[in-house]
Amino acid sequence: MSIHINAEAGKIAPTVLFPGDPLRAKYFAEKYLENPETVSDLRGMYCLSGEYKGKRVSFMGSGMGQASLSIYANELYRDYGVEQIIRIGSCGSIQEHVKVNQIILAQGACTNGNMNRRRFNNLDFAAISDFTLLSKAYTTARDRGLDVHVGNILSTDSFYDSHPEEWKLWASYAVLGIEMESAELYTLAASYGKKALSILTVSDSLLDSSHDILQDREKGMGAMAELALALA
Ligand SMILES: O=P(O)(O)O[C@H]1O[C@H](CO)[C@@H](O)[C@H]1O
Ligand SMILES: O=c1cc[nH]c(=O)[nH]1
Repeated sequence: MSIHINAEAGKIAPTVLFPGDPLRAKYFAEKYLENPETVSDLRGMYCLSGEYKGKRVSFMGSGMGQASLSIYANELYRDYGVEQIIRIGSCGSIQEHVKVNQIILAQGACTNGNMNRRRFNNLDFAAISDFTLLSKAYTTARDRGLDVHVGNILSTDSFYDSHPEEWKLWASYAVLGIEMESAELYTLAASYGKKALSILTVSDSLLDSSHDILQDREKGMGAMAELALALA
């Protein structure tokens, strides 16, 4: 057990699929895993472990924002010996060519948050994904005929931003979309010598306020989960 995870030692798989929403973790675990077992439920942040095509895999919620993800990712890498964390999240598009329900493989993650400024004494760190996971996700996605984009994203600290037009600055530097966790995940993976990748389904567009609808979200998120499972 760790401070925020009440799984017994050995109960969490080396690969963790990590959505923000703990109920999404539970839903996908029950949908895709054989013999899914709830191994942690502290604060309702479910972690379920089971088997997928003979490999042990866990699904766990990270909560929303870098501060929440950081607590769980630290404990997974450090206390549970997790080797790779694959975030399966949602994001908003900030590019015309990135459409709702398409998938972004986050090659790198910028941030407007303060955690890396503190960590690196105000210097800049380029938070990047693991190349082996990224390239395998890309080839698998292409083989499956999925609409996938690869590039930079922004991990913001504020869903309701006090600078509502600031996304245009990031967009002018080819950033594809906005979510709230990946920069911290990639930085922690680097610090522990482990692997991480964020796979994101586009749920909305900041350009035209388009949004996914429930049935399409189910399908889009399912394709993302199946892509992440292929990396396990
Ligand atoms: O769908 P998830 O994984 O929660 O990701 C996105 O959705 C939440 C905001 O609604 C933030 O956590 C953001 O990163
Ligand atoms: O953080 C997020 C997630 C989904 N959509 C957004 O616009 N922002």
